[in-house]
Amino acid sequence: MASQVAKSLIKANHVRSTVKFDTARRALSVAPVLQQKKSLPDRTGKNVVLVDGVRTPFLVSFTDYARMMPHELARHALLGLLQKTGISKDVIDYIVYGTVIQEVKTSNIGREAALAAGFSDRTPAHTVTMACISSNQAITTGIGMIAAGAYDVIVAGGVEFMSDVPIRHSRKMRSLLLRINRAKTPAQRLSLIASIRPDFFAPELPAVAEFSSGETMGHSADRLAAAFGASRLEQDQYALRSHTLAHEAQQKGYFTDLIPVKVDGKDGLVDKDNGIRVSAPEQLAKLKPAFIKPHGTVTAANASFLTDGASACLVMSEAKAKELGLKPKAYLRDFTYVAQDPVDQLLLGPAYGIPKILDKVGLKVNDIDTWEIHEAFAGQILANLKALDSDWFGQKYLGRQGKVGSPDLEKWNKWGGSLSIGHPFAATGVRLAMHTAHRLVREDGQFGVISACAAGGQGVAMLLERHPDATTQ
Ligand SMILES: CC(=O)SCCNC(=O)CCNC(=O)[C@H](O)C(C)(C)COP(=O)(O)OP(=O)(O)OC[C@H]1O[C@@H](n2cnc3c(N)ncnc32)[C@H](O)[C@@H]1OP(=O)(O)O
Repeated sequence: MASQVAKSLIKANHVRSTVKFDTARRALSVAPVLQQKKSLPDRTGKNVVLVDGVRTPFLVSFTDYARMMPHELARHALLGLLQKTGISKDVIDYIVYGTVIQEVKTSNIGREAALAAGFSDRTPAHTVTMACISSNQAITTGIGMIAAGAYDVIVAGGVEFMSDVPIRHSRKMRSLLLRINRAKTPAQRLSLIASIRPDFFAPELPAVAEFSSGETMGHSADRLAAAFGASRLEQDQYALRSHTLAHEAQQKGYFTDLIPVKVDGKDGLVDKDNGIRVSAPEQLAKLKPAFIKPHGTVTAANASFLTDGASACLVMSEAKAKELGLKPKAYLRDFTYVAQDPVDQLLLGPAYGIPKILDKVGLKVNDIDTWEIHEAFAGQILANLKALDSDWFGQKYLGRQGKVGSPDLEKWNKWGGSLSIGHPFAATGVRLAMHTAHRLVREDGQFGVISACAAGGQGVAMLLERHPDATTQ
């Protein structure tokens, strides 16, 4: 099994040369003729389409966005979407927005961002949270609202801001402060203050960790990589592949979902992702384990890094898009969510979600033209690939006759992924959707699968079909 994945990885190293053959055609910005495989049926009665989507550049936390607030970043994404699509704010019926680590002052961040962006105060907005698949959840909530006939035009997106996360006082201190607040006399207040002890001052620092087990995501990824025999070398090679492909896509100007951001107090615009870093294999090999020390295999370079960023996309019925004169990028054909025991299988969402969505729509692994799979950790991606390629996993965990089959890595995260582009948790889902839509045009494909794992042992898989009007811009 391991050798098959290694072979696929070697094959993937040829992706760059394959990409070059298509450069001339792409330079002309000519959309290739859509291949005519049988289109998937509409399940909603509304032919829900992804009209377009945008994201702010994804930045390593504590860099250029560090002094902003998350709703400001989200505001940029919302305004960027309006500007890119040219639609009026008044056309938008509802906003669904994701966030994971909430800024306490803006808990319904969708609403705060919309108000800050100057949307009508009559446009309702709510905030969803489903860990790393929060903006997938925002999109699918929008699909549901449209399918139910409640609304026609939805904005979905997400924001994550790791440069400023809530740090709480200890429980003892919180309790004391609340009691001081309720004290009726100065004497009561003084007596409470006198009860403060040094340990009250120890803060509760946030961690990217599972609540039910206390385990960090990185620790889980290390365990998963070990369970599936994903070696340190394989993980480093996969991470390097991700950074190399992202760098090439960036150089070629493929990230047309990016909208520049003007940051107060900084000259110029922030207009590109800043975490893409193609390193020499020897440099990667030198890094120490980041989570399980000293024997773990997950390092800072083969893990996604803590990221600031926001995204937004426009979802509506195809009829409404026509009425507004818009050219959609893709049909949002179907989706599914999966969930497992978070202690045992925290990051295997794609291994469960991919077969489920394919079975649901009646397609096989080989029918898929583009894969956009969230890269939480290189070891997690390799474990998911190995699980998909394993008869044992297929039989024991999926109740199938044998394996699902291994996706062709030449069609897999061809513009890099979360390891290299970055992973602002709740914003990633829209990036996956837009990269799918744009890759389907550039690579002349029809069907794209998105899948991602998420904290809580959950996962998503979505099936997009290229729209005949789609362009890469
Ligand atoms: C379903 C889900 O998505 S779950 C969420 C998944 N994501 C996560 O959990 C986030 C995981 N990531 C993290 O927590 C952090 O990024 C960590 C702990 C892995 C690393 O954090 P830090 O130690 O602050 O990273 P930092 O950027 O300082 O890098 C550490 C070292 O590695 C080096 N490094 C990092 N990336 C690279 C790279 N691509 N190439 C070469 N060297 C690198 C840095 O230069 C630095 O070296 P130095 O110590 O000599 O300066």
